[in-house]
Amino acid sequence: MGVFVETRPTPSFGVLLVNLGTPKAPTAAAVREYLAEFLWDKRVVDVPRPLWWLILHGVILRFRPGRVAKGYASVWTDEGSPLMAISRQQQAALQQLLGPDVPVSLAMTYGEPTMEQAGLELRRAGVEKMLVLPLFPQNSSSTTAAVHDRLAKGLSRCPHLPEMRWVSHYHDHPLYIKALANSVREYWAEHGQGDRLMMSFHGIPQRYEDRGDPYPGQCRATAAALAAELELSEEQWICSFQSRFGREEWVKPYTDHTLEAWGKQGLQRVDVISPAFAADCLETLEELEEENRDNFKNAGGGDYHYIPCLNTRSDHIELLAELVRQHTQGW
Ligand SMILES: C=CC1=C(C)c2cc3[nH]c(cc4nc(cc5[nH]c(cc1n2)c(C)c5CCC(=O)O)C(CCC(=O)O)=C4C)c(C)c3C=C
Ligand SMILES: [Fe+2]
Ligand SMILES: [Fe+2]
Repeated sequence: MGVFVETRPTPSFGVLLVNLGTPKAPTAAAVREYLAEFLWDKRVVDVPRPLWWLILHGVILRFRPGRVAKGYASVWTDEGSPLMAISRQQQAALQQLLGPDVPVSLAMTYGEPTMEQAGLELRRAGVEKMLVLPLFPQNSSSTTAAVHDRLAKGLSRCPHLPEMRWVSHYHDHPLYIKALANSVREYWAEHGQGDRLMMSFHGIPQRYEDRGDPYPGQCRATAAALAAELELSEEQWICSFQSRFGREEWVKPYTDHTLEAWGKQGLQRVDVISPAFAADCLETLEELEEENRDNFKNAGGGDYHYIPCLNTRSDHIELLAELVRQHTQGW
């Protein structure tokens, strides 16, 4: 009589890393598919339906994908979209650090790998408890809460729901602030220090903050903590917001307007860092490295230096591992 013996020890828990998602290719068709899913999420755009369907499909998805695809093409790598390539590297590095007993999977809120695919991967590895770690240091309804909704939807057909815990934000975690400060100090050691440090965060509509989205407040707290860690005076740094979408007012000050004003004032050199992104992506490599550099220089500004995201820095992966340890105590 055959007896099934499980030889592999069942892991106690697994980690689900989640980032935003990105197009499959730098083409208008792939960008259209990506934006159609992303911008249809009510957590991202709350304009009432069916009006939003008409605007999205009648206007935005006709004209935006072609223009945005050019931006993606200018930053695309041999391993695909920078966001995807770096997220995969982060997953592998965290897996290496946590060891084989803690499986680490990667999901994207929009596109692939889906929550369902990543959940199945963890299930196949024997996971019964899952820590969800969205790679968004600051909590927003448009990112972190969207992960929550999408995960619930992705697991809606799962007959064996895992026990779950969440990292809701880490905007003020000492290791996050230290890693950011280390990256700035190392950059300065190699390239010298600029006159001002701009900490540019992805924005959200002002209306979202007014109704309670904690994101802008957490961005300001991150910026203040980083400035304190670097011992900068008030005149040496600013917290600003980039990547506006649509015509309504977004949280201020705006990154592009600020850089233009500084350019006009003849500022000699600015250093720019973007702490809301765990990985470099379109919004940093194209919008900050290219567009905003031009804004500053064309307005009369001097040198412009972009300091990369934390990406696969060892202190960043250590931070992620520490978040896992802190949130899985007792598991
Ligand atoms: C870091 C946190 C992010 C917040 C908060 C956020 C809010 C937010 N974004 C849009 C619209 C767009 N964002 C786009 C790209 C994009 N956004 C984030 C992160 C946050 N967004 C990332 C990491 C990326 C880059 C993705 C990549 O593939 O590299 C885009 C797509 C590009 C474009 O068409 O310009 C849009 C659109 C809104 C409306 C919003 C808050 C309500
Ligand atoms: Fe965005
Ligand atoms: Fe952008």
